[in-house]
Amino acid sequence: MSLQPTFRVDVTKEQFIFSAAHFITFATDICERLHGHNYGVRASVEGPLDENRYVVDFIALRDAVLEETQALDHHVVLPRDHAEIKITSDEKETTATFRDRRWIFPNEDCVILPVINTTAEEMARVIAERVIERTKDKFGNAITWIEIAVDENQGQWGVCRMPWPQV
Ligand SMILES: Nc1nc2c(c(=O)[nH]1)N=C([C@H](O)[C@H](O)COP(=O)(O)OP(=O)(O)OP(=O)(O)O)CN2
Repeated sequence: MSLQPTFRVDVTKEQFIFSAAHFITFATDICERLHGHNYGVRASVEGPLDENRYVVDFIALRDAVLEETQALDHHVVLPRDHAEIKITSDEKETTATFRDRRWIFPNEDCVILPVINTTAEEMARVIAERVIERTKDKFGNAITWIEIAVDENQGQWGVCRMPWPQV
């Protein structure tokens, strides 16, 4: 049996670092105080080599990730799908509540993500889905998977690896 090599590109750039505020719940009853992180991101894509002998162009992957990290930079990141953190917005402000606690932010300071909890893992999933949307036409069907890793605190990574959609 001949062993075939596999190929992957990894892109992690200082430019990907984004500063965002969030709070999560854990152990059912504990809701963190609002706090911030300088999040880091690494993006990896695996697949065969193309005619350039690339898996994908680093630059195209970098630019797609950067669109997503810049959209989060200097925002409060809130969960859309949490059972107890309720998010409502009017024309000016976004209000988050958890039981008897309440946080009010200007709308333009908030990004509401389709997640249950704004953990590094969930943020990695959302970035992965959005990078796929941005690049799937360009990268084509040969890619096998994408992995996005989000670093919350200099070495605490949440990682989401997902199969590349075949269309
Ligand atoms: N698997 C995961 N575990 C934890 C996550 C996560 O996203 N995925 N997130 C948290 C909290 O957000 C927590 O705030 C992590 O922040 P950190 O600053 O690292 O926590 P500390 O309070 O210990 O930080 P100091 O370095 O002491 O300031 C927890 N777990």
